[in-house]
Amino acid sequence: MTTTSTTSSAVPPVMWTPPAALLASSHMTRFSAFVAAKRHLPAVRVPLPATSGHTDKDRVDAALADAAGKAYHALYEYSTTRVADFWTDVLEYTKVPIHGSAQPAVDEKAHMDAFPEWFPNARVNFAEALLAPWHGSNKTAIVATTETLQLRSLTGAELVEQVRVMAAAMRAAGVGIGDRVGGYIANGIEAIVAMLAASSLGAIWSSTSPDFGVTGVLDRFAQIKPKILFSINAVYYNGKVHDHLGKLHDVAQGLADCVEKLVVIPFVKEHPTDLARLKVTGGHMQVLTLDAFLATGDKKAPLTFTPLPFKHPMYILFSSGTTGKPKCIVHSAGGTLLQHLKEHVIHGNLGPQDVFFQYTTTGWMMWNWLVSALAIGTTIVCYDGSPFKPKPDVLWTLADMTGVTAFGTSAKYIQSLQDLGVDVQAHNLTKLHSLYSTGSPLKPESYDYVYAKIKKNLLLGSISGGTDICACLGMRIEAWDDNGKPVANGTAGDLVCTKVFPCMPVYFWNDPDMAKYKAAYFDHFPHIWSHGDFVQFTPGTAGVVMLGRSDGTLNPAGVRFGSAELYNVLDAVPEVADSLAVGQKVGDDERVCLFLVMAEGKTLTPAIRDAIKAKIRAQLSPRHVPAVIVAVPDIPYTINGKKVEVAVKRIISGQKIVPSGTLRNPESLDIFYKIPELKL
Ligand SMILES: CC(=O)CC(=O)O
Repeated sequence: MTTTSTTSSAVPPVMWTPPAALLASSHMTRFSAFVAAKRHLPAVRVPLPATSGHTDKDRVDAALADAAGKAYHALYEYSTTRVADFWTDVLEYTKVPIHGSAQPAVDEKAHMDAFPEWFPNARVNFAEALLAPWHGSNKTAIVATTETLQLRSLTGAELVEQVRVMAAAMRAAGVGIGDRVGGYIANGIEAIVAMLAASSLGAIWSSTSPDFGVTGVLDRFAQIKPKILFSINAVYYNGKVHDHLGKLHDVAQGLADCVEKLVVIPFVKEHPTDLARLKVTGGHMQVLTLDAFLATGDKKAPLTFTPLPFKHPMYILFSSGTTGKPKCIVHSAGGTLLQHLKEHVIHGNLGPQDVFFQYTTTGWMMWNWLVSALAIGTTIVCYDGSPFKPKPDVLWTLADMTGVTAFGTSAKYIQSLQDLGVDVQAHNLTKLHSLYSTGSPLKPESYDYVYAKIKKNLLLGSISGGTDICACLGMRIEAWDDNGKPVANGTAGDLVCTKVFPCMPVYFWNDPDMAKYKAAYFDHFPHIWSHGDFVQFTPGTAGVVMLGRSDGTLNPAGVRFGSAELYNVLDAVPEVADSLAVGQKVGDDERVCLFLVMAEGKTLTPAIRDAIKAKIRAQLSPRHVPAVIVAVPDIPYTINGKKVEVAVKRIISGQKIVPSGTLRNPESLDIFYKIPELKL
């Protein structure tokens, strides 16, 4: 991805070119050769540099880079026009362990909203695929830690054994195909073991993170009714131990009609796991510690994997709707697996030699993404806690301790590192080859920061996709205008996907006629997946600039643009600590309102207001200049770190909203009801 402003049509600079040896050996090059040979398509073959004598530092020359780029685009064209063939190739190349036949792949001519079935003759078990590289292996499969930086690790063989014991206990508890197993759980080893055990039996896993409040958890889990709920006694966050049993009691009470076993993990050893605090009224819930639960299974039972249709549900994720109840998005085992392996192997070039760290909680789809790397024998690293405690560079210390080769995080984290002036180069990042950023668009200055202050020779991937697809967006994507026509590169439009893809959700929970599903993605353009993002393709590179959510798009006097453009300008204003831009309805038109959290010790003076307007006018256009600029004490965010634009937009347009449990700071919304400058 490249990042430029909507108003710029200049080809952005190349930030990184792979060393010749990497280009020669990469999975992308090997996959292109595989497709070229199998499909008789020489144009997709990425040319091989002469590698003998090359060191890792040697860059490919311009002619070779150009030829490689052309082959890559030919491969992209193939992958997004002949989707059935392409995904069959991915299945074969990444060696997804299926039972049965990979033919047919899919009816690629069917409308997307007819939901054609992928690989109807293949059977798969998600846990079987993730554990395949680890049977009898002494290599480290998982490293997990917290702010204490005490590492816990499991070898592959230990992981398989723990899943066996857990699956036996779940089987004894009556868990079977289609049952839901929930986790209100920290990002540690137990969450992965429970997910894999549930999956081995054909059950569906769904998790939320411990920082969710009671309402947020009940809004989710009361809809899907888990049979077993895994949770913890406490967490470490921001240098302190936080008791979890109080919230857990209220959650358990709210789920007393469905949860049969509440299993509590003593995640923080020095904190009491007092089960008496979890007594609920009504229902038949048994509350027990993890050890007691594990003891209920048949000790000798082998680990078996129930083969299931490719489309069998594996995960339920929740839309981060900021108003109303979250939608329960059901993702298939086969679709998720195939998509993740495409991303990890072909795009990410990960394999058994890699150590992959992703900063995430169990409540974000990046957790699901991280865990899938087990299927290719990659060691994964889990961290639960603040990314800045005990020290602002804690994640880089962890990267050193574990030899991380691919480091995933959020754009906001990178921005905060820069703001805090953390010296990442003091760390030994010799093995690090990739840095992924997501959650929100990565700002142009952050690209410069990463290459200047983290590492020069590094693939920096600003990746985008999300909960709706539990993956990233390497598909047939286009930017469309309101009339359903593709816009020219350099012009902003709605992000659509025009061809079926394997990780489309299989359905929404409690949505028997698919009405909610269709309303979420197919209401905007007939038969075409509308992703809800506002984007612009960059002329000359086919890179994509993410401009914000479509429903948060600004549209004054009929000119549409994304809030991210304003944020990029404001980030360079030292008096401003944070900002939020939304449109306010004024008759048939809309005016842009900009809310600022001022930096410490600064107030919003008329001079600062005028300077900001002048900067926006000069860097973007007069149309981008906000009609209203006011200071607010706080900007609302979701627990996953996304700015909450839509709820604010609704409030300032006169609606009363009920904040969902997804908000990290719901009280920050109150002020937006009573800002005098917004009265019309
Ligand atoms: C890959 C992503 O898009 C992650 C997210 O921001 O939800």
